[in-house]
Amino acid sequence: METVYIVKIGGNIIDDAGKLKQFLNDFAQIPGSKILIHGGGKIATEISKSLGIQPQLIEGRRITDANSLKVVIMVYAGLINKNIVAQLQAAQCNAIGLTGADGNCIPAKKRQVGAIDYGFVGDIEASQINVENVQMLLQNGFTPVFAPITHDTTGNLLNTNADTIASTLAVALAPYYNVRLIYCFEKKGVLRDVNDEESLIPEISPSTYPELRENGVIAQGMIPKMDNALQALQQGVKAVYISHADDMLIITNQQKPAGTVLHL
Ligand SMILES: Nc1ncnc2c1ncn2[C@@H]1O[C@H](COP(=O)(O)OP(=O)(O)O)[C@@H](O)[C@H]1O
Ligand SMILES: CC(=O)N[C@@H](CCC(=O)OP(=O)(O)O)C(=O)O
Repeated sequence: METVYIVKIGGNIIDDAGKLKQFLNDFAQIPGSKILIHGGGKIATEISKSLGIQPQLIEGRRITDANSLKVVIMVYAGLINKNIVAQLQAAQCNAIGLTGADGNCIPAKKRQVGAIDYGFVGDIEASQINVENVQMLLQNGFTPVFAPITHDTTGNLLNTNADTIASTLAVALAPYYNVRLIYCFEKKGVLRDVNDEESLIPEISPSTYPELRENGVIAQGMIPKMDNALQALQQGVKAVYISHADDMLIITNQQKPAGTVLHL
C-alpha cells in the first residue's frame, strides 16, 4: 500500500509568519503523497474581536453564529488557505487549496442543537467523504490543502474543527493507503505539565487517556485533538503522532518517532 502522510497544522504556528514558513518548507520536503489540513482558530479569534464579534469556545470548539461564520469563512478558506498554498507553491510543492465544498470532498451535517447550540458547525463522517476526488488529486501529483470549512450540500458553508477534518479524512483514506496522521503544533507533544516542555508523555493509549483527561492533564484544545487521534487509530489509521511542528520531518523523512505516539 502506498503511504500518505496527513498533517494537521494548528493556529499557534499559523499565527507566526516565521514558524509557518519553516513548517511549510519542511512539509514540501515530505516525499510522496501528502495532505495538509490547517486550522487558524487563533487568527479567527483575533479578527472576530477586532470586528466587535466576541468569540466563544467550549472545549476547543467554536460556537459559530451567523457573524462568526462569515469571519471563519473569510479567514480559513481565504486568508490562511491561499497564503499557505502560495507558500507551498514557492517551495515547489504543487498545492491545491480546498474547502469541503470543493469537489464535494467533505459534506457535513449541521450539528443538532443539544445542551449547547454550536450554531453553524458541521459534523462529518468518514463514510461520506468523497475519497475518489481526493485520490484523483493525489494521483495527479497535487497536494490537497484543506481549510476547516465544510458544506451541508444545500448551499450552506459550515465550520468544522480542523483536528476532526484531519482524523476523518485519515479514516476515509485508510482502506486505500498506509495512512500516517501527524498533529503538529507548538509544543513537544502531549505534556504532563503544559508549561514544562520537558514533561513529554511519549505514549498514550485508550487505556491511559481517561485518567489524563479526568485529572486535567489534558485540557482545552488538546481534548478534541486526543479524541480525534484515538478514534483515527481505532478505525484503521496506521500511525498517529502529536508532535512539535519542528519535529515533523523526523517522523516523515527519518521514519523515527517524535512527540507523543498513540497506540492501541
Ligand atoms: N497536556 C497538554 N499538552 C500539551 N498541550 C496541551 C495540554 N493540555 C492542553 N493543551 C493545550 O492544547 C493546545 C493545542 O490545541 P489547540 O488549541 O487546538 O491548538 P492547535 O490548533 O494549534 O493544535 C496547546 O497549545 C495547549 O495550550
Ligand atoms: C467548529 C470549530 O471549532 N472550528 C474551528 C476550526 C479552526 C480550527 O480547528 O483551528 P485550530 O486547529 O487552529 O484550533 C474553529 O473555528 O476554531
